[in-house]
Amino acid sequence: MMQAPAIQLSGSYHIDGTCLFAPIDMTLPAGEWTCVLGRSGVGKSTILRLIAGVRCAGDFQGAITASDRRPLEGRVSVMAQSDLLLPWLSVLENTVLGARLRGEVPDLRRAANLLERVGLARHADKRPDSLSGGMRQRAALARTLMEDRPVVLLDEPFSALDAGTRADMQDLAAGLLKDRTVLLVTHDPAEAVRLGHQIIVLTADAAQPWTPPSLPPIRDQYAPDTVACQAQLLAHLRRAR
Ligand SMILES: Nc1ncnc2c1ncn2[C@@H]1O[C@H](COP(=O)(O)OP(=O)(O)OP(=O)(O)O)[C@@H](O)[C@H]1O
Repeated sequence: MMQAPAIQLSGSYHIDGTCLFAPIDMTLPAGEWTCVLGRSGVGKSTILRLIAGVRCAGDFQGAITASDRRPLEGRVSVMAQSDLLLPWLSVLENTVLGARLRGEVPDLRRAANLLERVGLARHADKRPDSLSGGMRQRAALARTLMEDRPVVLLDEPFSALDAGTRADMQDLAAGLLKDRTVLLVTHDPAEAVRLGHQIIVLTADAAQPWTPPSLPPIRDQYAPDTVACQAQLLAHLRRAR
């Protein structure tokens, strides 16, 4: 993998003449997980789309830069809540979809190795609709890893999973995405406190850092300072507009 850069975003965003967020500043530290929370509609997915370089409906005034001053194009991959697996392709074919779409010869051995790492080796030939939600998300994670980008943007990828599967997926993703610059959009304070090296609460006029517990992630969900941080963060989110 290429060295993961830090990413700096500063600017404001208007949609149909209305301000979605006033000038904000946020930095995603290199090789670390940043978890972003905030009210529904505040612009979390918009920020993710801006960093991904995807076209947005509104108008962004500002700059998004990488610490190595090189363009972000080709260095970012995205994983969303909906797994976006193509139903007519097998799990293996979905894993190598990016290469196929670019007209490259896919590295099937690497894909098989990644499916092994996400626990889907025995399911490589199955279609997505024969898998559970957790298995589908693991397939989507394998596809994300196949792209091997140093910057990974995760938009609520675990939110539709049952609690046990979600914790398993968090562990798996944290291990497999280690040393990448990760932005995780989540509604779940427990998830943010478990996984975030950095936590940011987004409101209409600020991207406010929220201090996580001092021990590094992945944190023990039931350690007293983790529990206290979750409770304080939830209370803060209920006040934040
Ligand atoms: N294509 C679009 N056309 C018009 N408005 C849009 C479009 N996409 C998003 N918006 C608006 O932009 C605002 C921010 O949306 P965004 O998806 O970034 O919020 P969010 O914080 O991720 O919300 P949620 O937590 O519900 O996913 C919302 O008010 C939404 O209605």
